[in-house]
Amino acid sequence: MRPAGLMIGTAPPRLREQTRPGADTALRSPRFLMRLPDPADAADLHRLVNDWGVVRMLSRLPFPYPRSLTDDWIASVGAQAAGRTAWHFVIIDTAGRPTRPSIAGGATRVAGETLVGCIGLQFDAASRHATLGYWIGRPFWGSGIAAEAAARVTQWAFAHLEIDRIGAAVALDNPASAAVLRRIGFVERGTGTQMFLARGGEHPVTLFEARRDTLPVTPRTPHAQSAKPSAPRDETTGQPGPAGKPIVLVAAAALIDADNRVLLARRPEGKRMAGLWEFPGGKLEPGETPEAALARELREELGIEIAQSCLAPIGFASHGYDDFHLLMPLFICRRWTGRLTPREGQTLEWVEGARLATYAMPDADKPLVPLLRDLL
Ligand SMILES: Nc1nc2c([nH]c(=O)n2[C@H]2C[C@H](O)[C@@H](COP(=O)(O)OP(=O)(O)OP(=O)(O)O)O2)c(=O)[nH]1
Repeated sequence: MRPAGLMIGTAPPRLREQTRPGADTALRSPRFLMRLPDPADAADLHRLVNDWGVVRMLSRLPFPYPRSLTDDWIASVGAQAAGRTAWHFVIIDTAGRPTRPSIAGGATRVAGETLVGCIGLQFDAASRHATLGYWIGRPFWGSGIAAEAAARVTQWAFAHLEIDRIGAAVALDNPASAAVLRRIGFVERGTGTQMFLARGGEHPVTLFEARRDTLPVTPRTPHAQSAKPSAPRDETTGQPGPAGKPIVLVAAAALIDADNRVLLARRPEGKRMAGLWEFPGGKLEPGETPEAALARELREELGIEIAQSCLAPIGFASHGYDDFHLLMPLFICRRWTGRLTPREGQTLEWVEGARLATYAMPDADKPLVPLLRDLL
């Protein structure tokens, strides 16, 4: 008989859906709130966008821009977000006010809040690609709004959408926008042409692209801010690694449930490699064994207790990242107590062995996937 409180490979159902982006997504940056537009935004939106200086840089908008198109556009964005094909946000300067919980999903603005522009992301799940676009109203040019908003949306997208790249196209005569993209970690990938409706034809554009490893890491969540230092710690081995890189020891667990599925955790926004799926675990503290480190990490990250005797080593990763060399034993574990709880803002998902290869994982983990698939 199973002792009370002992859970063998069980987990709350539908873990992943808890953080799935949809029509209620709203994002906060230090100065701005980005949320789906509301009909009450229409007058401000129309006034700001119906400006030759703005429209001439946007590919699909006519000039003059009729008010009716603004209303149609606002009416359409909710369905696109719910269908996960695009998120279009208005950028609201909240004058330092904290986000009100009710604002997600379209609350109207309060006095002192100013609509300053728009930012949007088209998402193509099949090609694992997204496209970024934005505009800022003329009265607000030159105050760093686009960089702050675009950096936030880009970070969010890599952490929450199944994408490997985000592209952006900037008209050749729009150096300010190109500078914004370079500043936040986009790199130039060439040139092309694009239709600019308001200008009545094709015009040259510079093509930009961001990948996870081109972006700076900006801690976001309270968990990420209080997380252990991201610089690798020498004390894990006391030895310099290859090419002077420290060797970092990390212990990781393949937790297996009663249906023979393995638990993957999605690295949360604000961490390096955000959005990639990994095995729960973490760095060894000085003097710790891998088993003890794993027991501690699983308690801290997932709220579960494991007995070290229930850990069986099944393989290891040895991988050179740019700034450290990772050495990571992987232990299989089928028994734990307590209820799995994502305590660090991570998304959790139970994955069948045959589907593991469809999850984007850190480079170090890739050799472990066939190993685990064959074992399950
Ligand atoms: N737990 C875990 N970490 C992994 C895996 N694959 C992989 O490259 N890593 C890397 C990511 C981190 O750089 C490091 C684990 O560090 P950590 O869990 O203690 O700390 P962290 O996420 O805050 O990472 P970091 O930002 O400090 O580098 O190992 C994996 O499957 N599981």
